[in-house]
Amino acid sequence: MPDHLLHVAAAGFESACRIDVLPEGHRSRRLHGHSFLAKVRARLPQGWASFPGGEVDDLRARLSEAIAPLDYALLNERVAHPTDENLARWIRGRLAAAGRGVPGLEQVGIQSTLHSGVDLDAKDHAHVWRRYVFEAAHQLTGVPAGHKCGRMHGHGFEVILHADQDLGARDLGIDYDHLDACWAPIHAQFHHACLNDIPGLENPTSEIIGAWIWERLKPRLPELSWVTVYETATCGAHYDGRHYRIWKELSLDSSLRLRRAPEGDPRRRIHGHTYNLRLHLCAPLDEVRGWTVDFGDVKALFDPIFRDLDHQPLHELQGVEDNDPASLAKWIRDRALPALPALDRIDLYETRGSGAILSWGEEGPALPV
Ligand SMILES: Nc1nc2c(c(=O)[nH]1)N=C([C@H](O)[C@H](O)COP(=O)(O)OP(=O)(O)OP(=O)(O)O)CN2
Repeated sequence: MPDHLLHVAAAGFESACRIDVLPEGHRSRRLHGHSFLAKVRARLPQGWASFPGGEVDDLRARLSEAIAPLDYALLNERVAHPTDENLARWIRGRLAAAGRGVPGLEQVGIQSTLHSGVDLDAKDHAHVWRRYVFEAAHQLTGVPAGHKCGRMHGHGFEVILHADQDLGARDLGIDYDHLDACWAPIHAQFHHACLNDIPGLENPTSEIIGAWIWERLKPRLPELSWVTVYETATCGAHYDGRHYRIWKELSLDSSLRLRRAPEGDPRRRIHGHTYNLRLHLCAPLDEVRGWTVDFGDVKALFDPIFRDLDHQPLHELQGVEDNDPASLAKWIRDRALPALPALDRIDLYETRGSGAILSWGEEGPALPV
């Protein structure tokens, strides 16, 4: 599949709102507030940014301009019914507005809390997601002898339910409360349990947990598009009824310079970021192990490349066009693919939610930032 390169940016705003399209008595009809995060994904044409390598900063600047009227405002004075869906629509309208419009907009999202949000795509599909937490024990029964996950241990697991729905002109997609109601019986079974004791979860890898949840929820929730299981804060699996995808996240502390920034621009100086790198892999399930690729193997196989990047001056790295996230993601892809042939997507964020996504397979769901 050809490369699909997206530039992504995020920016926050603090606002109050009342959601009066919800049923009488719903808590969100009352005046309340959120620290919202707006997110944009765009396929930017070459030459769009003020200089090569400046795409992420320019995109974030446009997003910040677009959301400025929402910050410290009562949203109902700006957007008729400020649901997450309508906020995303409103921001998309401002981003696309004639003149200085952002080209190639693929998705505009709103994260209204750390646990819920909506991503609106170019075809007006609302990708509604909601995150749940459960505390449980498990032991993997198909791992090689001596593997740490073969011992009984536990996690603060997290699950994200993703629903995809053609929104049309509606103010609301799938209601978060409906997702909560679908999740509640599973939470009752999983929370404070040993997952191995649950029928069908005798070998509860993240992949198998995701598929188990999918089988039970899909009949009740036809819009369900993916189930995501976070096993730890840095790794997990997605399932959509057909594909297993996993990711492993790593943090890189590195310096850079944007050599093509204009004269006098501080980004020409050596500076730095704590990058968040997510490696995504898609592979069939290994029926013996119960997983696709071991998260630990992904980390170990990537380690030589990690060592070239972490606590390193990226501006001295050979073969990187610019030090921007898109150039770095391509550099990483070229080096990592021989060791990780199932790798099909790299997310590289230089700050929270801002960076590049390079994929060359099916993309999988968006994760909260
Ligand atoms: N593809 C899968 N790989 C692994 C699974 C799994 O379900 N699917 N599960 C495990 C273990 O149960 C384990 O608890 C995860 O551990 P680990 O890979 O070490 O993840 P960490 O986040 O703890 O790793 P760091 O070393 O802190 O980065 C193993 N693999």
